[in-house]
Amino acid sequence: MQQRKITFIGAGNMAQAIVAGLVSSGYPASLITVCAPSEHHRAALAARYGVNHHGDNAAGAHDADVIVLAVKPQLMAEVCRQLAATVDFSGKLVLSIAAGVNVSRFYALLGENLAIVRIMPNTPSLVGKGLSGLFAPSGVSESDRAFSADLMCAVGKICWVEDESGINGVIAAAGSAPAYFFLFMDAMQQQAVSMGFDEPTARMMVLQAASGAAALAEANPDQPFSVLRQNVTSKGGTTAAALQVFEQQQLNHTIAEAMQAAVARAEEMEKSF
Ligand SMILES: NC(=O)C1=CN([C@@H]2O[C@H](COP(=O)(O)OP(=O)(O)OC[C@H]3O[C@@H](n4cnc5c(N)ncnc54)[C@H](OP(=O)(O)O)[C@@H]3O)[C@@H](O)[C@H]2O)C=CC1
Ligand SMILES: O=C(O)[C@@H]1CCC=N1
Repeated sequence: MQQRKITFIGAGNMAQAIVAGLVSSGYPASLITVCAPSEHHRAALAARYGVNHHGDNAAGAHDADVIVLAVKPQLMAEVCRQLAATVDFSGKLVLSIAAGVNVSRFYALLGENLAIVRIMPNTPSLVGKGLSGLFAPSGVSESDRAFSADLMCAVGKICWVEDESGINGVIAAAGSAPAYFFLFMDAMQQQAVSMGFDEPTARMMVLQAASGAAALAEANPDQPFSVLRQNVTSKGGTTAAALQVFEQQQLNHTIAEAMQAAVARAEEMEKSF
């Protein structure tokens, strides 16, 4: 991939996940800078991955080719205004990973000619298993699109969305989704402990079942999830008894409502931030 100087504004969970994935995929750490107010956070990240760090966003972004905006959505406007006061964005590519801040907002904050790509990643990027959705408005160059795609391919898989609203669908299906699985796994672990297992054994069982199920699905790309589920379900057996409870409790309906709530919240944030 092209090697450009990248500055992350924000050094939290998601920035760390991308930095870690990038560095372990061989991207030169010397080309990466992270900026955040807390010296403790950014210095820890710098020490761990060998990247540069800065407490002053504008100084850190000044000579970057690519600026990754990785602060919380509610801080984005203030951070952008401060950057715009001193940093010349012409010739720079801006990547925003924030939920609920749309491209038109960035044009208003940083200028209409901005080269910007919105990216919706998720935290498994930390271990190279991320999923990122990307949206580029018309006018973004092929070279900038390719760089954005290569960057996120270094930490997982990607998909492009044609319309910006597709980013909110990516949030519901992938960005927020690791939390849904952790919720499920946590509940299963708690129940296994209630059934008499110690916590490490309960965690191992649940984790191995989850990662094993994911690996099985990956190894059988032509088999729908529903068929893989049927393969576990003996007629009149234990799995059928468990699945019947999920069905009675309308788990599918709950999942649909939860994903719709994630989209609705993203849309609400677009109006607020
Ligand atoms: N977490 C996730 O799973 C995902 C998050 N996102 C998006 O990523 C973005 C960041 O989320 P996440 O990493 O979870 O958040 P965190 O709270 O973990 O990190 C936020 C970072 O922003 C830094 N920060 C705060 N104020 C400033 C400032 N004025 N200038 C520079 N940096 C600042 C914080 O600094 P300090 O370290 O000093 O506190 C911290 O490092 C959000 O917009 C979110 O929507 C997108 C997809 C998935
Ligand atoms: O919860 C959030 O708003 C962010 C976006 C997707 C995952 N975390």
